[in-house]
Amino acid sequence: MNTDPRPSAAPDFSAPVLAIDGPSGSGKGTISRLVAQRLGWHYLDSGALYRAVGVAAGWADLDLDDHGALVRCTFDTEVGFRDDGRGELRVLVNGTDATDELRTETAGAAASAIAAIPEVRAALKDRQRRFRQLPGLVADGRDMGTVIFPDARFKVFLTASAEERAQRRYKQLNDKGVSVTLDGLLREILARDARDAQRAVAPLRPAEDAVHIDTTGVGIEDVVERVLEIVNP
Ligand SMILES: Nc1ncnc2c1ncn2[C@@H]1O[C@H](COP(=O)(O)OP(=O)(O)O)[C@@H](O)[C@H]1O
Ligand SMILES: Nc1ccn([C@H]2C[C@H](O)[C@@H](COP(=O)(O)OP(=O)(O)O)O2)c(=O)n1
Repeated sequence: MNTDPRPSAAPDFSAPVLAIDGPSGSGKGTISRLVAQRLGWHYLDSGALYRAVGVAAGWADLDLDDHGALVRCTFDTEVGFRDDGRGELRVLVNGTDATDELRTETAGAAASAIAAIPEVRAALKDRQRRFRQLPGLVADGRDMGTVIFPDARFKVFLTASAEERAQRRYKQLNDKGVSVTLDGLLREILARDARDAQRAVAPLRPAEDAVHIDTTGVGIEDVVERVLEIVNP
Protein backbone atom coordinates (compact mmCIF):
# COMPACT_ATOMS: atom_id res chain seq x y z
CA MET A 1 0.00 0.00 0.00
CA ASN A 2 1.33 3.44 -0.88
CA THR A 3 0.75 5.45 2.26
CA ASP A 4 2.90 8.55 2.32
CA PRO A 5 3.66 9.77 -1.17
CA ARG A 6 6.44 12.36 -0.98
CA PRO A 7 4.61 14.29 1.74
CA SER A 8 6.28 17.59 0.90
CA ALA A 9 5.51 17.42 -2.83
CA ALA A 10 2.82 19.52 -4.51
CA PRO A 11 -0.37 17.67 -5.45
CA ASP A 12 -0.53 16.15 -8.92
CA PHE A 13 -3.88 17.27 -10.24
CA SER A 14 -3.77 14.72 -13.04
CA ALA A 15 -4.06 11.90 -10.47
CA PRO A 16 -7.59 10.48 -10.12
CA VAL A 17 -9.15 10.56 -6.64
CA LEU A 18 -11.63 8.13 -5.14
CA ALA A 19 -13.25 9.86 -2.14
CA ILE A 20 -14.82 7.55 0.44
CA ASP A 21 -16.80 9.37 3.15
CA GLY A 22 -19.17 8.16 5.82
CA PRO A 23 -19.83 7.91 9.55
CA SER A 24 -17.78 5.99 12.12
CA GLY A 25 -17.81 2.24 11.61
CA SER A 26 -19.28 2.35 8.11
CA GLY A 27 -16.12 0.59 6.88
CA LYS A 28 -14.32 3.51 5.23
CA GLY A 29 -10.83 2.53 6.44
CA THR A 30 -11.20 -1.18 5.70
CA ILE A 31 -12.70 -0.68 2.26
CA SER A 32 -10.36 2.19 1.30
CA ARG A 33 -7.23 0.22 2.19
CA LEU A 34 -8.36 -2.87 0.28
CA VAL A 35 -9.42 -0.85 -2.77
CA ALA A 36 -6.13 1.12 -2.70
CA GLN A 37 -4.20 -2.15 -2.58
CA ARG A 38 -6.15 -3.61 -5.47
CA LEU A 39 -5.73 -0.48 -7.60
CA GLY A 40 -2.12 0.16 -6.52
CA TRP A 41 -3.13 3.70 -5.52
CA HIS A 42 -2.04 5.84 -2.59
CA TYR A 43 -4.18 5.92 0.54
CA LEU A 44 -5.04 8.86 2.79
CA ASP A 45 -6.54 8.15 6.24
CA SER A 46 -7.64 11.73 6.95
CA GLY A 47 -9.21 10.76 10.29
CA ALA A 48 -5.76 9.70 11.49
CA LEU A 49 -4.57 13.31 11.07
CA TYR A 50 -7.36 14.61 13.34
CA ARG A 51 -6.77 11.73 15.77
CA ALA A 52 -3.01 12.45 15.77
CA VAL A 53 -3.63 16.07 16.75
CA GLY A 54 -5.99 14.84 19.47
CA VAL A 55 -3.38 12.45 20.83
CA ALA A 56 -0.59 15.04 20.63
CA ALA A 57 -2.86 17.51 22.46
CA GLY A 58 -3.41 14.86 25.14
CA TRP A 59 0.34 14.27 25.50
CA ALA A 60 0.82 18.03 25.93
CA ASP A 61 -2.04 18.14 28.42
CA LEU A 62 -3.89 20.78 26.37
CA ASP A 63 -7.43 21.81 27.20
CA LEU A 64 -9.88 20.86 24.42
CA ASP A 65 -11.48 24.29 24.87
CA ASP A 66 -8.21 26.15 24.23
CA HIS A 67 -8.61 26.59 20.49
CA GLY A 68 -5.48 28.72 20.06
CA ALA A 69 -3.29 26.04 21.64
CA LEU A 70 -4.96 23.31 19.55
CA VAL A 71 -4.34 25.21 16.33
CA ARG A 72 -0.65 25.65 17.28
CA CYS A 73 -0.53 21.95 18.14
CA THR A 74 -1.94 21.12 14.67
CA PHE A 75 0.91 23.03 12.99
CA ASP A 76 3.51 21.45 15.30
CA THR A 77 2.37 17.83 15.04
CA GLU A 78 4.22 15.68 12.53
CA VAL A 79 2.27 12.69 11.29
CA GLY A 80 3.89 9.86 9.34
CA PHE A 81 2.23 6.83 7.77
CA ARG A 82 3.97 3.50 7.26
CA ASP A 83 2.70 0.27 5.76
CA ASP A 84 3.61 -2.58 8.15
CA GLY A 85 3.93 -4.92 5.16
CA ARG A 86 0.75 -6.80 6.05
CA GLY A 87 -1.65 -4.20 4.72
CA GLU A 88 -2.01 -2.44 8.07
CA LEU A 89 -1.17 1.19 8.47
CA ARG A 90 1.13 2.33 11.30
CA VAL A 91 0.84 5.96 12.28
CA LEU A 92 3.77 7.89 13.77
CA VAL A 93 3.00 11.01 15.78
CA ASN A 94 6.08 13.19 16.23
CA GLY A 95 8.15 10.09 15.48
CA THR A 96 6.41 7.79 18.01
CA ASP A 97 4.28 4.86 16.81
CA ALA A 98 0.87 5.84 18.21
CA THR A 99 -1.27 3.48 16.08
CA ASP A 100 -2.98 1.71 18.98
CA GLU A 101 -3.61 4.88 20.98
CA LEU A 102 -5.05 6.51 17.87
CA ARG A 103 -7.72 3.83 17.43
CA THR A 104 -9.26 4.23 20.91
CA GLU A 105 -12.70 5.81 21.25
CA THR A 106 -11.12 8.47 23.48
CA ALA A 107 -8.88 9.54 20.59
CA GLY A 108 -11.89 9.41 18.24
CA ALA A 109 -13.93 11.66 20.51
CA ALA A 110 -11.01 14.11 20.90
CA ALA A 111 -10.53 14.11 17.11
CA SER A 112 -14.21 14.81 16.56
CA ALA A 113 -14.10 17.78 19.00
CA ILE A 114 -10.88 19.20 17.50
CA ALA A 115 -12.20 18.69 13.97
CA ALA A 116 -14.99 21.20 14.65
CA ILE A 117 -12.41 24.05 14.92
CA PRO A 118 -12.26 25.78 11.51
CA GLU A 119 -8.57 26.82 11.84
CA VAL A 120 -7.58 23.21 12.57
CA ARG A 121 -9.38 22.05 9.41
CA ALA A 122 -7.74 24.81 7.39
CA ALA A 123 -4.30 23.87 8.75
CA LEU A 124 -4.73 20.27 7.61
CA LYS A 125 -6.09 21.04 4.13
CA ASP A 126 -2.84 21.21 2.16
CA ARG A 127 -1.37 18.26 4.01
CA GLN A 128 -4.28 16.15 2.79
CA ARG A 129 -4.19 17.48 -0.78
CA ARG A 130 -0.50 16.60 -1.15
CA PHE A 131 -1.47 12.92 -1.01
CA ARG A 132 -2.90 13.36 -4.50
CA GLN A 133 -0.17 11.69 -6.56
CA LEU A 134 -0.11 9.32 -9.53
CA PRO A 135 -1.29 6.70 -10.19
CA GLY A 136 -4.23 7.77 -7.97
CA LEU A 137 -5.50 8.31 -4.45
CA VAL A 138 -8.13 6.67 -2.28
CA ALA A 139 -9.04 9.22 0.42
CA ASP A 140 -11.14 8.27 3.45
CA GLY A 141 -12.88 10.68 5.82
CA ARG A 142 -15.88 12.93 6.32
CA ASP A 143 -15.30 15.72 3.78
CA MET A 144 -13.14 14.12 1.10
CA GLY A 145 -15.77 14.46 -1.63
CA THR A 146 -17.21 17.77 -0.43
CA VAL A 147 -14.27 19.96 0.67
CA ILE A 148 -10.82 18.43 0.24
CA PHE A 149 -11.27 16.85 -3.21
CA PRO A 150 -14.54 18.32 -4.55
CA ASP A 151 -13.30 17.48 -8.07
CA ALA A 152 -12.67 13.81 -7.20
CA ARG A 153 -13.46 11.62 -10.19
CA PHE A 154 -15.17 9.01 -8.00
CA LYS A 155 -17.15 9.62 -4.80
CA VAL A 156 -18.66 7.06 -2.48
CA PHE A 157 -20.70 7.61 0.68
CA LEU A 158 -20.70 4.52 2.90
CA THR A 159 -23.35 3.99 5.56
CA ALA A 160 -24.62 1.22 7.83
CA SER A 161 -27.16 1.22 10.63
CA ALA A 162 -25.84 2.66 13.92
CA GLU A 163 -26.50 -0.72 15.59
CA GLU A 164 -24.38 -2.58 13.05
CA ARG A 165 -21.61 0.01 13.26
CA ALA A 166 -21.56 -0.33 17.06
CA GLN A 167 -21.46 -4.14 16.71
CA ARG A 168 -18.51 -3.90 14.30
CA ARG A 169 -16.60 -1.59 16.63
CA TYR A 170 -17.44 -3.85 19.59
CA LYS A 171 -15.98 -6.87 17.81
CA GLN A 172 -12.96 -4.90 16.59
CA LEU A 173 -12.11 -3.64 20.11
CA ASN A 174 -12.91 -6.96 21.78
CA ASP A 175 -10.54 -8.74 19.38
CA LYS A 176 -7.84 -6.33 20.53
CA GLY A 177 -8.61 -7.10 24.18
CA VAL A 178 -10.11 -3.66 24.85
CA SER A 179 -12.98 -3.89 27.33
CA VAL A 180 -16.08 -1.95 26.17
CA THR A 181 -19.86 -2.34 26.30
CA LEU A 182 -22.07 -2.44 23.23
CA ASP A 183 -24.45 0.13 24.76
CA GLY A 184 -21.60 2.52 25.52
CA LEU A 185 -20.23 2.21 21.99
CA LEU A 186 -23.64 2.83 20.45
CA ARG A 187 -24.01 5.98 22.55
CA GLU A 188 -20.53 7.18 21.52
CA ILE A 189 -21.20 6.48 17.85
CA LEU A 190 -24.49 8.40 17.93
CA ALA A 191 -22.86 11.32 19.77
CA ARG A 192 -19.99 11.44 17.26
CA ASP A 193 -22.41 11.18 14.27
CA ALA A 194 -24.37 14.13 15.65
CA ARG A 195 -21.29 16.28 16.32
CA ASP A 196 -19.68 15.50 12.94
CA ALA A 197 -22.91 16.16 11.04
CA GLN A 198 -23.92 19.31 12.91
CA ARG A 199 -20.67 21.27 12.97
CA ALA A 200 -20.62 24.48 10.94
CA VAL A 201 -17.50 23.73 8.87
CA ALA A 202 -17.25 20.73 6.53
CA PRO A 203 -19.98 18.72 8.24
CA LEU A 204 -20.37 15.02 7.53
CA ARG A 205 -22.70 14.87 4.55
CA PRO A 206 -22.67 13.10 1.20
CA ALA A 207 -21.44 15.04 -1.84
CA GLU A 208 -24.29 15.58 -4.29
CA ASP A 209 -22.54 13.38 -6.84
CA ALA A 210 -21.58 10.58 -4.40
CA VAL A 211 -22.73 7.00 -4.92
CA HIS A 212 -24.39 5.81 -1.68
CA ILE A 213 -23.65 2.29 -0.50
CA ASP A 214 -25.54 0.97 2.53
CA THR A 215 -23.25 -1.75 3.90
CA THR A 216 -25.68 -3.05 6.54
CA GLY A 217 -25.53 -6.84 6.19
CA VAL A 218 -23.14 -6.62 3.21
CA GLY A 219 -19.77 -8.39 3.56
CA ILE A 220 -16.44 -6.58 3.17
CA GLU A 221 -15.50 -8.31 -0.09
CA ASP A 222 -18.87 -7.45 -1.66
CA VAL A 223 -18.47 -3.78 -0.72
CA VAL A 224 -14.94 -3.77 -2.19
CA GLU A 225 -16.30 -5.22 -5.45
CA ARG A 226 -19.02 -2.58 -5.63
CA VAL A 227 -16.52 0.21 -5.13
CA LEU A 228 -14.09 -1.24 -7.70
CA GLU A 229 -17.00 -1.45 -10.15
CA ILE A 230 -17.47 2.32 -9.78
CA VAL A 231 -13.81 2.97 -10.64
CA ASN A 232 -13.56 0.38 -13.41
CA PRO A 233 -17.10 -0.26 -14.68
N1 LIG B 1 -19.13 -4.51 5.28
C1 LIG B 1 -18.65 -4.89 6.47
N2 LIG B 1 -19.18 -5.95 7.09
C2 LIG B 1 -18.73 -6.34 8.30
N3 LIG B 1 -17.74 -5.73 8.99
C3 LIG B 1 -17.18 -4.67 8.43
C4 LIG B 1 -17.60 -4.19 7.15
N4 LIG B 1 -16.86 -3.10 6.87
C5 LIG B 1 -16.02 -2.93 7.91
N5 LIG B 1 -16.20 -3.88 8.84
C6 LIG B 1 -15.49 -4.01 10.13
O1 LIG B 1 -15.98 -2.95 10.95
C7 LIG B 1 -14.93 -2.40 11.74
C8 LIG B 1 -14.88 -0.88 11.51
O2 LIG B 1 -14.48 -0.65 10.19
P1 LIG B 1 -13.60 0.60 9.79
O3 LIG B 1 -13.08 0.36 8.42
O4 LIG B 1 -12.62 0.91 10.87
O5 LIG B 1 -14.72 1.75 9.72
P2 LIG B 1 -14.56 3.33 9.65
O6 LIG B 1 -13.21 3.62 9.06
O7 LIG B 1 -15.68 3.78 8.77
O8 LIG B 1 -14.72 3.82 11.05
C9 LIG B 1 -13.66 -3.15 11.35
O9 LIG B 1 -13.41 -4.14 12.31
C10 LIG B 1 -13.99 -3.79 10.01
O10 LIG B 1 -13.32 -5.01 9.82
N1 LIG C 1 -12.03 14.09 6.98
C1 LIG C 1 -12.29 13.98 8.29
C2 LIG C 1 -11.91 12.82 8.99
C3 LIG C 1 -12.17 12.74 10.35
N2 LIG C 1 -12.76 13.79 10.96
C4 LIG C 1 -13.00 13.80 12.42
C5 LIG C 1 -14.40 13.41 12.78
C6 LIG C 1 -14.28 12.00 13.29
O1 LIG C 1 -15.23 11.72 14.30
C7 LIG C 1 -12.85 11.92 13.82
C8 LIG C 1 -12.19 10.57 13.66
O2 LIG C 1 -12.29 10.18 12.30
P1 LIG C 1 -12.01 8.67 11.82
O3 LIG C 1 -12.33 8.59 10.36
O4 LIG C 1 -10.63 8.26 12.23
O5 LIG C 1 -13.03 7.87 12.70
P2 LIG C 1 -13.83 6.55 12.38
O6 LIG C 1 -12.83 5.52 11.92
O7 LIG C 1 -14.83 6.88 11.31
O8 LIG C 1 -14.46 6.21 13.69
O9 LIG C 1 -12.12 12.89 13.05
C9 LIG C 1 -13.17 14.89 10.26
O10 LIG C 1 -13.76 15.80 10.82
N3 LIG C 1 -12.91 14.98 8.92
